[in-house]
Amino acid sequence: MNLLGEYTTFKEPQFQTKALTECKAVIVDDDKSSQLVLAAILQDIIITECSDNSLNMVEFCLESKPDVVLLDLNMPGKDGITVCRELKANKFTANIPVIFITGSGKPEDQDRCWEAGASDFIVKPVVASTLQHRVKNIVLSKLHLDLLTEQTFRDPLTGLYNRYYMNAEIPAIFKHCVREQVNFGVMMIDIDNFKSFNDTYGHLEGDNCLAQVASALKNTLRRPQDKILRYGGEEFAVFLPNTDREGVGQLAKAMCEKVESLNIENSNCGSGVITISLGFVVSKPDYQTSLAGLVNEADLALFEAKMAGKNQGVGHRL
Ligand SMILES: Nc1nc2c(ncn2[C@@H]2O[C@H](COP(=O)(O)OP(=O)(O)OP(=O)(O)O)[C@@H](O)[C@H]2O)c(=O)[nH]1
Repeated sequence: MNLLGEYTTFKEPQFQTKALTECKAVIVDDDKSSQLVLAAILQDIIITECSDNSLNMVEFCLESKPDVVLLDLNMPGKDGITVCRELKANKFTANIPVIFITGSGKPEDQDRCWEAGASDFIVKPVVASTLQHRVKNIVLSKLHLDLLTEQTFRDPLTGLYNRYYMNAEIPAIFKHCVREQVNFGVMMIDIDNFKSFNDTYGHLEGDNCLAQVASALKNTLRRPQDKILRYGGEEFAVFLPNTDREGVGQLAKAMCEKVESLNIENSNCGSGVITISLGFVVSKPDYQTSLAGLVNEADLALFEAKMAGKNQGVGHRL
């Protein structure tokens, strides 16, 4: 029976999910023969990787990036329940589905698995087609969820994160800076005279311009903890943890220069090319400082940059 032919993955132009055959199942079992049996059952539908060491499973999964973990319940070193709890407690491994595979059919063991965060539970002896179908269903659901999550948090035109991402992720990064008593920089960026660009060259060229500016801004950022997102229409927001005023100021200058050097013609404005205005604020925040307040302050600085003639950055300190 061709199990692959029965299912197709949902294809979406911007964020295409992987095919099932490109997905990976990690099999964690101290018994080598069990590993081999499970891997043989799954070999036609998914990539398999085996491990008999349950001790560092979070690190292993961060490295190996599986789409499902098949976990033995009783293992020396660290039992499956503990491993599953640890995977679910880590933000970067929490969404990997875990299927327990065990010789124990006891209801209390099954309850422990569900409580630890299991997606499914299979009792040995394993029925090959049941294992294949369960793995397939669970991995396809994960792929769809990954796709929806990606679409929820990303702007499809520019590929940048969006406001939902900002609301979901930035407060935690900000709180971390408050706790660590380090600087936090916020930038608000707006493309200059974009209405006239759209009016002159059309909306499609406008979209193309937005994507190029977004890419130039993103490429100016060097550190993975720096976050840029599309705040709205032709506005972008940048969040810079642990960056002092000098650093934020340098980035602001580099961003203005980089966008201007794209040399995107905008004949209806003084500069003749697309430019940006930028407002930023740098603060060593405490528990009284609000993230919304910083965004507001950066927005005020942006307004000043526009009033001062555009194509420049204006900084505030709080
Ligand atoms: N092509 C395109 N245009 C957009 C998009 N989102 C917003 N805009 C346009 O961006 C323009 C913003 O215009 P304004 O807010 O008047 O600002 P501006 O012309 O850039 O003027 P200043 O900010 O003063 O420099 C509007 O014409 C919007 O329609 C988009 O996704 N694609």
